[in-house]
Amino acid sequence: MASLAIAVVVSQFHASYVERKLAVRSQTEHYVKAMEAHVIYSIQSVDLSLIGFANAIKVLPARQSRSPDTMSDLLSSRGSNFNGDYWISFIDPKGNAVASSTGANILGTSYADRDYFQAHVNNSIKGKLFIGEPAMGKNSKKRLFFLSRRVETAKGEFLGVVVAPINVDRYVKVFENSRFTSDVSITLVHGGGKVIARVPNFEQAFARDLGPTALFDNVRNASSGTYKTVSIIDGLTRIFSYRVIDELPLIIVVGSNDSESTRLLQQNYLTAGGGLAVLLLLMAGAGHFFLRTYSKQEEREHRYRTLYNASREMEQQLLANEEERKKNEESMKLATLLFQNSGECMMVTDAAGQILTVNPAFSVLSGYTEKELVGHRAYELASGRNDQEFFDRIFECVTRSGHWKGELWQRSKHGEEYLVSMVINTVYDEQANPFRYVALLSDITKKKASEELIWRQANFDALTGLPNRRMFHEHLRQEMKKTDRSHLPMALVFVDLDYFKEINDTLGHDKGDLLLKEVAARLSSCVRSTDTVARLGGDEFTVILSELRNASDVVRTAQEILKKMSTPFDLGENVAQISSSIGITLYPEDAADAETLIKNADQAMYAAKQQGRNRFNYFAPFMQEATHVRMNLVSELREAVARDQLRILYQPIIALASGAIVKAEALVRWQHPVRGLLNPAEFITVAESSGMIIGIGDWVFRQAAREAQKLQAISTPAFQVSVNKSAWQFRDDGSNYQEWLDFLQELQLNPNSIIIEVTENLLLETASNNSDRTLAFQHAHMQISLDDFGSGHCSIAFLKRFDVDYLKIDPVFVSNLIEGGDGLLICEAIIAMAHKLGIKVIAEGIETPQQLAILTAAGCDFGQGYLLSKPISGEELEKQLQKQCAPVYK
Ligand SMILES: Nc1nc2c(ncn2[C@@H]2O[C@H](COP(=O)(O)OP(=O)(O)OP(=O)(O)O)[C@@H](O)[C@H]2O)c(=O)[nH]1
Repeated sequence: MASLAIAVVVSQFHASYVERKLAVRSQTEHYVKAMEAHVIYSIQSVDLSLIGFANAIKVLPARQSRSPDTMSDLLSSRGSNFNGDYWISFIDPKGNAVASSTGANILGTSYADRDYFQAHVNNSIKGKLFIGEPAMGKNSKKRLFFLSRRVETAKGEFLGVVVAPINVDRYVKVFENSRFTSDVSITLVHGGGKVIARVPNFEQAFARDLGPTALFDNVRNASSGTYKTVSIIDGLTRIFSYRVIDELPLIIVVGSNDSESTRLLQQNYLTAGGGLAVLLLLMAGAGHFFLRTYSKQEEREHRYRTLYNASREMEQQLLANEEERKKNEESMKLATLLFQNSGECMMVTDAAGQILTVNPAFSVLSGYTEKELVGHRAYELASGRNDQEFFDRIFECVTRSGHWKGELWQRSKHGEEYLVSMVINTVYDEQANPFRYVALLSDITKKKASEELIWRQANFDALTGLPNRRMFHEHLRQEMKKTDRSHLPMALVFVDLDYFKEINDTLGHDKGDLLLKEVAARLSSCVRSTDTVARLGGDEFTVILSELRNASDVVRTAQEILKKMSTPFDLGENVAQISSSIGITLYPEDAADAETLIKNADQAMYAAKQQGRNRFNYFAPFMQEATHVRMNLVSELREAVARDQLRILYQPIIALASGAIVKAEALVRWQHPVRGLLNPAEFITVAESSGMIIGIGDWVFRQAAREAQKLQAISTPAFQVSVNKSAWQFRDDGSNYQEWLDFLQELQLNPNSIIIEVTENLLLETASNNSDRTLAFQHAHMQISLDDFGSGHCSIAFLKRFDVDYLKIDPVFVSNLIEGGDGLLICEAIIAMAHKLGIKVIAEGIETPQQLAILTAAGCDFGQGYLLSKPISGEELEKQLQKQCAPVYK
């Protein structure tokens, strides 16, 4: 090992003075590069802010852009992003200060004399970044230098200048911390000659003009280099390395005391030439700039050996690289081809972020030719949507890992903003310093827009723009968590419009849509902005009232919703009147989980409907029981239909004059396996609310029609069977009605064989809603009988309008039939009126011979009741008709 060390040392002792000088130069050059990277990065960060503000001011309306208040708000809005190292001011076209991000009152201070202002007034730098000479701040009294950009309208009209005065102290601190020996000097010089920052002796150096010194003699010849001179600041002789920062009027100069470096070299701690370079490389790689002293012989030997090996390795690598270079030539050609022809956008920058080349795909995307982009900083393409912190993070990530992947907004030459997905990779030089950055970009503006659209469609209701069911569930869970934390209760409110279907039916679906939109707006206006209004579907809405401080707020909101929903809706040519039913449940009082909470609110709403609509109802546990019973009944009824447990009984209707059975009313019964034969009253409501009424009604109709066919065959073709129609069947669109007519035709039955029985109330409701289309259509083919006549408020006009064929006197009047009593008067009046209108009368509920006699005497046409016959099966009725020749009551 010792002999190896000696060999290296001997060989190094041959190094000449020139080589030692080279070593010092190499050391200072490394410094210069490191400082340059720092300066460039800090300037880019500030420039990003300037670009952002210039863009923001540009789009302000003309009058506003000159207002100090607006400018002050705008500038101070991002003030928190600056850490005091710099601030931003806006100067008007005459050179007077308007406002500053620090909030300091600088209004009116003239900066017309500053070099940066002059440069932007004349537009001599075509809107690029201008760095002004260092000077004392007029207001701040700090040592500053200035980054600035021209602000102009889209048409190029000069609006003023945004300037970022940078406190020079920040560079002084960084330079000071970076010195590895006290005699090293680091200086940042403005291109005009003045010193911006220097260590040591900053105070004497600030703004000193180095124009007439050796530095500028060298700068005029080359943008980087090394020279030896006596410093005019501190009188020391140093070897200086300098570098003019690309595209910026800034020069970094690092001076190293020649005698100190020579001393170090002569102590054999360092080797000259390649050896020193390798050592520096190793140290720089480890993040050290210190030249350390190795006191122990073994440690020194070990170090030499490492150096020797590293040098050998490097040499071998260079040789290998040469071969490799040739081999790679082909693939380089291929890479160039790919770069030029790839559909993917590519950009290559140098280590300072200055664009070196872009491929044609990138030119297409950005609108800039390669020529226009080369020399510019990549970040200048940013649209201003991403803030400075975002770019700081990119820089940090790339510096740390050499890699960054993400999305950012850029602005094209034509001013359009586009979103790119970008991957940045670093290419390192042999010394492991960043050499190039390669960015791959693809335009994802459309993809993002369609992703956003898909997200909106998945989470929001297209008609009203409110959160949909899915989003509502999400909100509900979040609000429940909030309640758990704050212990302030939350209310879930279900709102369902009453008879909304009729709006669709009468005014059309479009008007229905319009009304739903208006409902959404009205609901939102009833609640705080922190509450959630959602549309679950159809005419069903929910409101989440969160963090309630006062229980009465819920009642107040519910009342307001009821009021707003029952206020007429202006739908263009129509005005619609509607109401709503509301169910309310509280968390955590009523339930511990979202599903139960939703169920509760739904039950409370259902109860409000049951109680007559246009009201609100709080959830109460008994509702759960009622719902449970109802749900059971629904599933039993479903089973009953499937298992054929429904029956039809027929109650004969007698012609009072002849005593003959001429008609029969079809009455549905449920042969319940446990509870026996059930009347419609026990299951029709459930059939209606579950929608089963449509299927059951259809089944009853078909059975009745078949029976009518048989009965007509036995008696006469004039025999009629009547069927009851529920209001719900009318609220259906009537589409199955045509199927009924077809069915009658199939059976070769005249439509007149069937009488449709409707209640007086149904007729009134239908009339008031102008939806008599279905009824009229049906009536055009079948006869209509008005059930329970006298119990409602039907007028003669309605009877005429609907062309009713039969009136059925309400059994209440029949049961009150006593000679000379009111019941008789009413029955006589009904019969007389009906006959005048050409309507036949059927008396229902005849239970005594007396009633029968009075009605017959009063001229009533037909009778029905237990006295005449209870409801009987189809077969029994058929038998009775076969015996028809004999009247049943005589
Ligand atoms: N115009 C319009 N109608 C819709 C929309 N979605 C559902 N509907 C209709 O809204 C109606 C909702 O009716 P329901 O709530 O069942 O009944 P309702 O008439 O409001 O009666 P109640 O709720 O019992 O008072 C149905 O007729 C649906 O066809 C929509 O987006 N636009």
